[in-house]
Amino acid sequence: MNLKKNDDDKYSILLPTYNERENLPIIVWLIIKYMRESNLKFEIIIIDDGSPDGTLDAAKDLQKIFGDKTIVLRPREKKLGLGTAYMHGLKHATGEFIVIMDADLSHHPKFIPEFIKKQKESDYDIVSGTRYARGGGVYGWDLKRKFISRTANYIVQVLLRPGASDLTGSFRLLYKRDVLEKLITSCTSKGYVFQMEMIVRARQLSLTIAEVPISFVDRMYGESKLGSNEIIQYLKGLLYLFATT
Ligand SMILES: Nc1nc2c(ncn2[C@@H]2O[C@H](COP(=O)(O)OP(=O)(O)O[C@H]3O[C@H](CO)[C@@H](O)[C@H](O)[C@@H]3O)[C@@H](O)[C@H]2O)c(=O)[nH]1
Ligand SMILES: [Mg+2]
Repeated sequence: MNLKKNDDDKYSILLPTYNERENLPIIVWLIIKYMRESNLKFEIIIIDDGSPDGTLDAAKDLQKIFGDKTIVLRPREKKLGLGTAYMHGLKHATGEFIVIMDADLSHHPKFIPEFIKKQKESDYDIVSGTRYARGGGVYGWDLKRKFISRTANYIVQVLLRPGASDLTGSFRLLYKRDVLEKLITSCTSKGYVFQMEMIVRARQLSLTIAEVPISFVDRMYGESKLGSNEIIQYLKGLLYLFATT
């Protein structure tokens, strides 16, 4: 996909990592391939939270190969949660647009140029990847995980009507920078529920949201960090969201 007409904009791609040593070089390589093929200006900001598996060393090697303009490292000393990792990355982002994605290859970088094309169609504030619209899908999750994701999504759809079909994370969002800054100040979640809160708050702020169908493929290397503690935080976050909406 060639997007030459729009190549004045710069895209900051935020990659939060915790124990993603095997995945990081592959995802970074793929992002660079798809962004370069589409003639897009970009930087990749890696926010590693003191991963014990040496993810930061892998990130440093990538920075040596691709340079510190393309690979920006903003590590933190310990695991402080996915939501605050995005906020931390945003503080250092220099692009006009921000892309948020998982680093474990569940989100394929080939969709980024599609998001960008969609954004340009009608100058949308946000473009969200969706697994739950025609053309999207989830691959590799067991029934339990699919059920949890679908149910959480359904409950929020019915109660809050946020105007997007995929809320339970797995988002890949493209935000205008100023919009994201405004949005983030109205979000309080620290963990995984952060992504859902952002869409709900975006609706309250009357921001425009477009969707692009994506396929989510479960990771091959490493483990999900969505453990029982994160799920409890998620549920608490949901209750808070209902109470404050
Ligand atoms: N820096 C940092 N990164 C983190 C942390 N926790 C998770 N990550 C990173 O965040 C990304 C997503 O984490 P996963 O552990 O792979 O999440 P998942 O189980 O696949 O969950 C998926 O579905 C959730 C909701 O259903 C989504 O919220 C999530 O983004 C993801 O798409 C990965 O790149 C992971 O390394 C953290 O505390 N700190
Ligand atoms: Mg994952």
